[in-house]
Order: sequence, then C-alpha cells, then structure tokens
Amino acid sequence: MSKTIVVALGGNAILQPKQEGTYENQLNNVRTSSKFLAKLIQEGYKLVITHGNGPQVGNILRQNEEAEDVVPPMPMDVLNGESQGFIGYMMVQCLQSELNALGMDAPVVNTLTRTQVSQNDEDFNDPSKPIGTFYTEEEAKKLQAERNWNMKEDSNRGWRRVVPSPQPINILEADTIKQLAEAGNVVVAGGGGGIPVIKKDNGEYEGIEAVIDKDRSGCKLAEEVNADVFMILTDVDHVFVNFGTADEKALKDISVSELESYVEEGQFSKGSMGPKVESALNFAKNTGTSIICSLEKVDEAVRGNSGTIISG
Ligand SMILES: Nc1ncnc2c1ncn2[C@@H]1O[C@H](COP(=O)(O)OP(=O)(O)O)[C@@H](O)[C@H]1O
Ligand SMILES: NC(=O)OP(=O)(O)O
Repeated sequence: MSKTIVVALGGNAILQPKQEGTYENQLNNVRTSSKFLAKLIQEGYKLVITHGNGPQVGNILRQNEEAEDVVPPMPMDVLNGESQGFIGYMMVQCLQSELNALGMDAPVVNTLTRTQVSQNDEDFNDPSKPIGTFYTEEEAKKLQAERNWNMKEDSNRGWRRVVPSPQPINILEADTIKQLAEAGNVVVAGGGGGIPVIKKDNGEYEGIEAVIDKDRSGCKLAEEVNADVFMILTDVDHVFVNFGTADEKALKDISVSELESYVEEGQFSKGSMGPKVESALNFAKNTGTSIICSLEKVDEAVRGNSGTIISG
C-alpha cells in the first residue's frame, strides 16, 4: 500500500519577502512549487498538502483596515477562510495542470478546514505569529504607536506585525481529508493552519481572531490522517544549530532526544524555525518520520539524501 505524506508548504514558497505580492508573483511561485510536489505524487505517495498564509492574511487584513470607511471589515477567522480559498485555488489550478502534463489524472481538491483552539491559549496575551510584509525597526515602531499594531522582529529579516497563534487542538475535517486522500485525491487542506474556532459550551463552534501556525496544525493533520511521513518544506536545506553564525552546523539525520537537547539550548527562534522543530518532534515522537527540508530538494529528502530527518 502506498505511503501517505503530509506536506506543510512554507509561506515563502508562495510569496517571498522581497516580492511585491501581485497575483502573478504568487501564481508563478505556486506553479514552481507544484512541479516539486508533483514529483512525490509521481513516485506513488498519497499526498495531503497544507500551506502557510502569513503574507497573504496580513495583506487581506490590511486591505480590510484601509477600506473600513467604505466596506465593513471582516474578522480574522473569515480572512483565514478567504486566504484558504485564494491559495487553495492557485494550488488546485497549478498542481492539476502539472499532473496532467505528466500524464497523471489524480483529482486535486481543496478542503475548507477548521482547527479547534482554546480561547485561553497563552498566545492571546503575547502574540507570536508574524503576518504581512516586513518593515524596518523605525517603521515598525511608528506603526505600533500610530495604529496600535503589535510589532516584533522576525528572525533577523526585519519587523512584522504579530497576531495571536494558539496551539491547534483538533482538525475538524480530518476524517473527510483522510477519506479523500485514501480514495486517490491529492488533498489541499488546513491552509494557513486552518480557520481557528473554539468549541462553545453548547457544543457549537465559533470563529476566533488568530492565525494558527501551519507547521503545528500540519503535525496534527499528519497524526489524524495516520500519515507515514510529515514533511515541512521551507527555503533552507536543513535545520541549523548556531544559525547565522560562523559556527552554524546543518543537522541531517537526528534522533528526537538529540534534537530536544538543542531545543533546550534555545537554538530555534519562536516565529520561524521554532514551531517547525517543535511540530517535527511531536510527529516523530508519536507517529512516524519527520523531515524538514527545502522545497527544491523534496524528492532527495524523501529518499533520505537531503534535509533534517528526525526519527524516534
Ligand atoms: N536554526 C535555524 N535553521 C535554519 N533556518 C532558520 C533557523 N532559525 C531561523 N531560520 C530561518 O527560518 C526561515 C524559515 O522559516 P519561515 O520563514 O517561517 O518559513 P516558511 O515561510 O517557509 O514556513 C529560514 O529562511 C531561516 O532564515
Ligand atoms: N499560517 C502560517 O503558518 O503561515 P506562514 O507559514 O506563511 O507563516
């Protein structure tokens, strides 16, 4: 039986920090990403793809705020839903066309996905999720003072607005996603970490304003669909220790306990590599193999020849 891989595709793969952010920019990036993802399908893996939305949801939020005098702004859970539709649409178009070009006829579907979170999550008091574009420190401090935005430095790449990012508890559509994948569909799901919802006392779900980290929700999704492998695709070939210093060292094959000791040293930053390592560790501890690698080397990594490969 063919193995199932859940892939979490980095926001960088859809919109790079230095790009303007036009539809054409993003469509081209998704087209390129699809070529790499199609290799996994060509090799016979069942694929569930989740993706980031940090740049996009930040831009949609900005559009809502700038136009608030003429169009009523929508809450952030709705904006997450919009970004799932927008990015999911591009992924379905590009991946389907790439598969057809390779002579494969697997249907590609995008599933609107909700992720349950807790309204008591500590990130609501100290937001950590960077969204939207990058600013200089001076611009960031001005925006913080004038617009009351919460601004933080993002992995030495500049300053960004941050919003609450609660831990995912449960992927509400997981069973449907699993059935779709088992039936031979390529499934795009849980985009932007899923639409954050809380469960009320009467058992109903209600949206809450936040952006869930897609690596964390991707791990939950991988657990809930019983994936064999959880791959986090980003723009670096490996996880590094002493990242950005003269002593930096790439991690290749690594055990859970060794990687945990680097986490305890504080090697991985909160808004970028931290959640990836945390999510990869959780999956490797409880379920299967985790791989953090670059999108471009995804097929090498799945064969064990690139990336940081974490096993129990
Ligand atoms: N220890 C580390 N090892 C590798 N990359 C790191 C590390 N710490 C921070 N990074 C940064 O994390 C970035 C990837 O995180 P992020 O931009 O959030 O990814 P994505 O958008 O692809 O999900 C890399 O481009 C790199 O600059
Ligand atoms: N939601 C999310 O994790 O987005 P990015 O990967 O773009 O930060």
